Amino acid sequence: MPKLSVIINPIAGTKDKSQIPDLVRKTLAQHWDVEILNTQHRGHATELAREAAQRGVEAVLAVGGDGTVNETATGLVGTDTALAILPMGSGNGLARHLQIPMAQLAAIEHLKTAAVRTIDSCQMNGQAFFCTAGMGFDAHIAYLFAQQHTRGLSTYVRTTLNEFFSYKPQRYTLHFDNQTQVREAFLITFANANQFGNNAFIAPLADIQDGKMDVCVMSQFPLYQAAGIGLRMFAKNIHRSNFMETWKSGGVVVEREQEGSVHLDGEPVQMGKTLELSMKPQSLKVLVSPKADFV
Ligand SMILES: Nc1ncnc2c1ncn2[C@@H]1O[C@H](COP(=O)(O)OP(=O)(O)OP(=O)(O)O)[C@@H](O)[C@H]1O
Repeated sequence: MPKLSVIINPIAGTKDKSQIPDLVRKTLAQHWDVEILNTQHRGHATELAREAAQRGVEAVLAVGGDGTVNETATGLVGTDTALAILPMGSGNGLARHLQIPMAQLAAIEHLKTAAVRTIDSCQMNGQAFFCTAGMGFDAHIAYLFAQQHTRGLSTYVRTTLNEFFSYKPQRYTLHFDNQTQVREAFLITFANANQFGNNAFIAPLADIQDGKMDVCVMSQFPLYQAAGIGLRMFAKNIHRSNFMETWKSGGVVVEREQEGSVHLDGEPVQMGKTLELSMKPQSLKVLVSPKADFV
């Protein structure tokens, strides 16, 4: 029987996880030889996933949000061990892109019949991301969100609304594919997957298997346009907005005026003024439904 390492981040999301080990073992008893591992600290999921891959474990199930998925996948890039996801975060962007069920039991049950596919991964200054990374307003929010005592969607929405009014766009110089673009941007997103999470599609045309990232530059917009921009993201047509420009590229160098926050899969990280974005095409195996029709 193939082996499945389950890596649980006990602090991710807002839902109770105490029943998960029993539920996974019981549901998958006929299909997977299950071991349960709990993270003890930030970055631990990468160590646990890397060790599991070295032991030849067939798949690792990340239980948590996009941060846990990022850390787990970082340990699996370039190995034969596949990433599976039990989404327990507030956004679950990569899981949604990969059409993994959001309901707990359904996400576990689908591992009975899941198929292995291979997706791209990306890096910013050598640190891996799999869904989206970026700078500007969303990175600023990710930084502030990490300082909050409460998590979940309502905290995220409250933080976003509070900050919108005072945020000042920065000037960025982007070098890619023999061109240079200079923009005053509200945010810049580098999208491997098509969404931030919560079905907010920042890059509706992103293809996670094409060896390219979508470079999405959103300019500052007046307040009365905010609802329209939000609706466009949920309607998958933000790329047609006058406030958005999108390119596809295999690698970008960004120069910005100030060092500070960026985000990698929603996790805030502090970086310098120069940011190098690169791709590792077809570098991560994932377990998804055989019927999944993501691109
Ligand atoms: N045992 C632990 N104690 C404290 N922090 C941990 C532990 N294990 C992992 N972490 C950290 O928890 C952070 C949050 O994880 P994750 O992103 O999965 O959950 P979330 O923030 O609730 O979900 P979302 O990203 O969807 O909002 C990650 O940065 C990870 O490094």
